[in-house]
Amino acid sequence: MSFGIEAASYYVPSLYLEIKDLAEKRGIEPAKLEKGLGLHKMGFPDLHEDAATFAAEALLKLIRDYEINPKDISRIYLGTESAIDAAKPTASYAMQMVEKVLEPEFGKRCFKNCDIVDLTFACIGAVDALHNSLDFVRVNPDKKAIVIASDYAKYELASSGEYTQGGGAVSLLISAKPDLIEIENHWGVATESVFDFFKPRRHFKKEDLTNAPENFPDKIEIFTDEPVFDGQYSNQCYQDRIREAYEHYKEVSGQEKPYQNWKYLIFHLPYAFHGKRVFTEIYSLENGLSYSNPQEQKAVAKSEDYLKFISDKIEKTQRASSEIGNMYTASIFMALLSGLQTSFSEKEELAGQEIGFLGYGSGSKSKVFAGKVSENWKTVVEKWNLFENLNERLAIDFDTYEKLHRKQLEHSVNPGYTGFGLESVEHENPVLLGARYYGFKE
Ligand SMILES: CC(C)(COP(=O)([O-])OP(=O)([O-])OC[C@H]1O[C@@H](n2cnc3c(N)ncnc32)[C@H](O)[C@@H]1OP(=O)([O-])[O-])[C@@H](O)C(=O)NCCC(=O)NCCSC(=O)C[C@@](C)(O)CC(=O)[O-]
Repeated sequence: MSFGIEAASYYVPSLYLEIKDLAEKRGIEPAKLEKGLGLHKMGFPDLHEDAATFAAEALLKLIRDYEINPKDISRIYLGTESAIDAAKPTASYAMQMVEKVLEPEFGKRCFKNCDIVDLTFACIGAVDALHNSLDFVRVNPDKKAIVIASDYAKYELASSGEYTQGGGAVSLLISAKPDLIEIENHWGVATESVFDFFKPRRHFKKEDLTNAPENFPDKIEIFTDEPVFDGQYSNQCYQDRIREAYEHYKEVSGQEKPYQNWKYLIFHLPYAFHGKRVFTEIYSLENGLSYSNPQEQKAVAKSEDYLKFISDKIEKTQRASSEIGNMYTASIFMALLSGLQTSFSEKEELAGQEIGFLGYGSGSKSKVFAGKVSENWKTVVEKWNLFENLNERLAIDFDTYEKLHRKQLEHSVNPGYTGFGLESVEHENPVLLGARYYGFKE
């Protein structure tokens, strides 16, 4: 019996900012961002969008495109690090939004007997949800699970993370009928507790805040959606963890040079070119190349063999990231969609090919695993139209971007939007203070 991904869908924020506009305003050479890091557009949420609406959109699209009966879904596990509440899972908001839309067809509370939960481990939380859900269907082959990866990658204005911002969601149907990709049960894992990127509770005093309301407490401790991070150190942690997890994968799978058998290498992409920049180390180790100082490392990165390797096994998986930016938990799955969509559009046959995954989450953990593209993969991919849909987004100017970022806008940039949207947040009723209410526009 085989297990894996039966179907997949996605949602990207409805707005975007051209990276060259950001570069110009921040005094950064556009070529550094475009040619150095591979960034072209930054996906950005409108006022009514958040990790819950992204998740709801990706869930509804999955159900509709692949004609899934929601009552057949035993669990929805959502990986996110942009939870909208510290206790009530974002999955519960997404589930309720979708239930309401499906009510005419499936009756009230179609997910009544569905097990839902959020999993958080920075960018790797949705890989954990996938791993866990695969174990679940292996034990219960007649059941199906849905994994959703949903995030809004937001950094402080003018920080070195700002140009990597992005967001969106990917949803995956996990079952014993893996029409898209069969996932093998070998998992390389590496974990170390580090402070490369994290979102601690932070203390604020009333005087720290502009426009604090009269009744605001003198001191408050809150989570903010902007991380504390050390960019270059986080790169190093990423490189170290994927090397360790890859070594572990070799042990558990009994393979000598697994990457050589992989058609695509699917990385967690905090920005488009990250995977190809960090894989030089594993590549050097596998091929007996010297890699001990920056000159040697540059030489490997620029070598003809490595450039061909990137062009064959990585480049197509980066394309969506260049148009969206970091999607945190969803980035690795969007890299998969990008590679498969491009192969599909170029009429390349992938059935039977092996694909390797290298996940990373700050804080830190890596998981390395692999899968085989199924005979039916094209029947799944034909629903995506990924790059056409990216072209449907609305461009915003820098001024609007900054206002959205600072939460200074009163109304959505696109008041005529369709789909899910946040409609209000309770601020009067003391027993519901902060409750978020969402709606759906056809
Ligand atoms: C990612 C960094 C560190 C990048 O940091 P940076 O300082 O912006 O860029 P850099 O100096 O590392 O690299 C710039 C590249 O552009 C090139 N360059 C320069 N100028 C030009 C030019 N004119 N024309 C062409 N190329 C140019 C330059 O040569 C270099 O390329 P290289 O040669 O080294 O490959 C920064 O954006 C950052 O701090 N981001 C936030 C943290 C982050 O994304 N870390 C990534 C690893 S950790 C991770 O992935 C987890 C995460 C973040 O997703 C969170 C989670 O797990 O939840």
